[in-house]
Amino acid sequence: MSRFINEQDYFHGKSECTGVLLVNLGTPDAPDAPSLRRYLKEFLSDPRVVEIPRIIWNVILYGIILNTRPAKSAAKYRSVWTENGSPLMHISLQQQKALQKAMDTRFNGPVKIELAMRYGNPSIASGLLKLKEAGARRLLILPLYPQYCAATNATSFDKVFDELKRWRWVPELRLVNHYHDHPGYIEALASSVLEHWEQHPRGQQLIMSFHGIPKRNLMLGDPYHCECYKTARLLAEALNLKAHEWRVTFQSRFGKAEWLQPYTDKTLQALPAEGIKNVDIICPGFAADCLETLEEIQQENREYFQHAGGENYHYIPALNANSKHIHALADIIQQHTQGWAETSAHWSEAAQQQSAERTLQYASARGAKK
Ligand SMILES: C=CC1=C(C)c2cc3[nH]c(cc4nc(cc5[nH]c(cc1n2)c(C)c5CCC(=O)O)C(CCC(=O)O)=C4C)c(C)c3C=C
Ligand SMILES: [Fe+2]
Ligand SMILES: [Fe+2]
Repeated sequence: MSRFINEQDYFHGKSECTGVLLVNLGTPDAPDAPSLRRYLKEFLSDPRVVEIPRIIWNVILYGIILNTRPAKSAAKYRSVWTENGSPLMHISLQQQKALQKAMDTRFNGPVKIELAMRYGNPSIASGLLKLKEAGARRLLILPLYPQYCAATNATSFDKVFDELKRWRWVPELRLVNHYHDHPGYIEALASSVLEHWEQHPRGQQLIMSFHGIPKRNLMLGDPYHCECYKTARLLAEALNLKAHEWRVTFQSRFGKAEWLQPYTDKTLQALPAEGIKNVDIICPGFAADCLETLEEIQQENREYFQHAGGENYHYIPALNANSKHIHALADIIQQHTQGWAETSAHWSEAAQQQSAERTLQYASARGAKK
């Protein structure tokens, strides 16, 4: 039996394309304890996610976590589940569709967009296989995490490499490492805050809450913390905020070790006593709304804040499939596929002009705000 998958006879003149694999974290198949157990087992067994010696971790994982957490997490998932299923999955599919449409109008050559999840379904293996079948000879991997973190981006790349070991004819491969300071991404965030302020009274502070990671990972050289702060600073600049009008916090702490501080929940519990009773909160590190934004930020932390005496608490949704976000992601794809036939030689004149115009707009918007 061949160690390679889906082998096809080679023939000259077969049509080729550029393939783009969007990768997000993954979500359980259903909001019930057995599905959560399966999902958490795969997720929390990843040594990129939990970096403690396996012999110790396996005792904790199999002895405690997988016996207690699935039921508790399932109840949280039920509170955000919709008729379309998991928000993360539904929104990711909308992003894939919108990006495919953007690619079809931008480029003359074929660019195929597929969606994969690092854990659960659709798997990275199935996404790559679809791209292989579509004739992708050039592959761009785009993890939908703006800030690089080994626990998210690197593990997505690991999985892609593992899978490509099973291809006889390995395609050209490029990876998007991060896009935490991409002008289109910052512009999309700023626009979504400004739109929110047009519709709701503005809070005293804009809280920018990012998913946490263990503090130890920062000390070991993970650039995530630094990239979160850069995104936050650029967003604050784009909104012309003064230092006392914004802050960064870190959410979703897991386990007993110290994680990146300040913690979102503790901060929101303390702010009312400091006279800050009206806040807007945004989660710039989440490309799509999910359990961590809809349950933890929109529901749980609102209660903490109001219980501590806070009055107005507004969650500003993730960028999801909004058109500025899709344009920014399309620009990122365009920039990372320079020199590849489908996106360069055949790059339509209109697309080139639009991209140049957007670059000028970002520059002049930033100039005007300084
Ligand atoms: C165990 C440690 C964890 C690390 C490190 C971690 C990093 C990390 N996670 C995201 C994004 C998401 N995490 C989500 C859920 C989630 N995260 C952890 C744990 C760690 N995350 C758990 C156990 C869970 C599952 C839910 C629970 O039981 O609490 C999600 C939501 C998925 C969904 O289905 O909606 C996202 C997205 C980032 C960006 C990150 C590091 C930067
Ligand atoms: Fe997480
Ligand atoms: Fe959480």
